[in-house]
Amino acid sequence: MSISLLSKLEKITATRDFVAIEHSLLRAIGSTVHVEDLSLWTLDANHEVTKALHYYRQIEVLAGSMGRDTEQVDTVYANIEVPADVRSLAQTVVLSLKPAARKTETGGLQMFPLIGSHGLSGLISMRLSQPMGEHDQELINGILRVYSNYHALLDESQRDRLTGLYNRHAMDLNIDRMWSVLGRESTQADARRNSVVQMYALAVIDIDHFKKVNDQYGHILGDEILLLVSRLISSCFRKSDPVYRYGGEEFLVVAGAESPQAMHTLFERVRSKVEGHYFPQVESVTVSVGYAIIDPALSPSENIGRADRALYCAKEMGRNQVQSFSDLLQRGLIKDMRYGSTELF
Ligand SMILES: Nc1nc2c(ncn2[C@@H]2O[C@H](COP(=O)(O)OP(=O)(O)OP(=O)(O)O)[C@@H](O)[C@H]2O)c(=O)[nH]1
Repeated sequence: MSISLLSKLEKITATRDFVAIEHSLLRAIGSTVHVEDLSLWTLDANHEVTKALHYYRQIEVLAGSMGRDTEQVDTVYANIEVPADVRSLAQTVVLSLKPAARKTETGGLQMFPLIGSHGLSGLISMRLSQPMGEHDQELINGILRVYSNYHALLDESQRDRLTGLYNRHAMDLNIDRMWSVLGRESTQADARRNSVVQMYALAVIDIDHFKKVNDQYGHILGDEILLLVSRLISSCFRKSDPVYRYGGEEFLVVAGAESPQAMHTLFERVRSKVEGHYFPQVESVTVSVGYAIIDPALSPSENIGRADRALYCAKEMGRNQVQSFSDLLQRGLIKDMRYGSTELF
């Protein structure tokens, strides 16, 4: 294996951030084969494109010097345009889970499946002026295998063993990038679903009186209840709105909605879904939800603090309810600590 390939693989495995390893993957492939156009399409469980990364490479020729190689990766989260030939070849790759190629007017389109820890997670497409040789194909397959294995390891380290949800460590790693995306996306059309996501909220969801469940029925049943509640919560959100296990019996989610009313309805659905579920032995379990519409100008921890205060109020007001930070503020039940006031709850 050449030193340069080793160094590309080293870059892929040197990072702990999923988007950063996708960037390294594109850079590794882009500099291995001469491509005119290289993209990574992230797919959800329904094979809809949820994110696109486009790689560009240019040789800048500066007067009186050697050419300078520049690389760039652009990430697109909304209004993603997928060319018709890419869409059509994708159908073949999604079905066969094998690389496929097609001739185009300008040369060829080559596509590889990207296998993540839970099966197909995306596609790599590239336009070439001439068909790709076997050697290059093998090289790319090798890089993709290293990527898949590393992705699986990374995913495992960021998941909670009991519930399979992302853990707090994953949230700490992802939250800064999530913030920069929220700042950009908060008023953009969410073209994928033909809906307009106007706002995002951060919610903290906590099981009520969970200590009693453990004390009365034991930790093993407690664990089972935790698992069931985590599944019920996850089932209320889209795949793109991951739920994190934030603490022992506490979950955190960042979700988008069209209006404050739609947001409240979303969290109310979580509460009522748990309330309406029949749990073994315990029979009934409830959750309290505190949420705050995200203000990207505030830090992630300030926003989490707001949702936490709303949760605290939900618990104080009798549990099994949903409270929103802004609503509580309006009703004068809490005061905004940023202006030096004290909270009532
Ligand atoms: N079985 C089980 N219990 C857990 C786990 N993590 C945390 N817990 C328990 O969750 C309980 C949380 O108790 P508290 O923080 O007092 O809250 P609570 O009893 O749910 O009461 P409220 O939140 O005020 O409604 C503790 O008894 C923890 O031991 C876990 O992984 N498995």
